[in-house]
Amino acid sequence: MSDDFLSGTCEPCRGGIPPLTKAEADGYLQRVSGWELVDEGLRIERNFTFRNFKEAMDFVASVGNLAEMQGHHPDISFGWGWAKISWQTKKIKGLHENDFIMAAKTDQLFHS
Ligand SMILES: C[C@H](O)[C@H](O)[C@H]1CNC2=NC(N)=NC(=O)C2=N1
Repeated sequence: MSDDFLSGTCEPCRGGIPPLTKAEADGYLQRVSGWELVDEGLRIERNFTFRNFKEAMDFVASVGNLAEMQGHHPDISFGWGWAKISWQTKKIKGLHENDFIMAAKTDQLFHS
């Protein structure tokens, strides 16, 4: 379940630690449904669909506001009826628990 990620806070990651291994990331992935590992396990992505352009744009804005509040920022692409959110911790060029916390919080925004 993503509940434990949801209650987590996104602690600043200033680098100097190794990213999650592929095996660790696979384990964390079980706790956020709909997300997939891409870039050889260096990032996670999820595609979201909407009824129109504005709903996609509003979702992107809400994820952007969350990112500013948490100090952790996704790569985002979107268009009419869709948005793709991609999380990675750039400081360590890979995945950190923070990315999974943000994935869980992204899902919560989608469902709200
Ligand atoms: C100290 C502060 O947490 C860092 O500068 C943050 C800001 N937002 C960030 N966002 C992402 N996606 N990766 C980072 O490594 C990152 N670093």
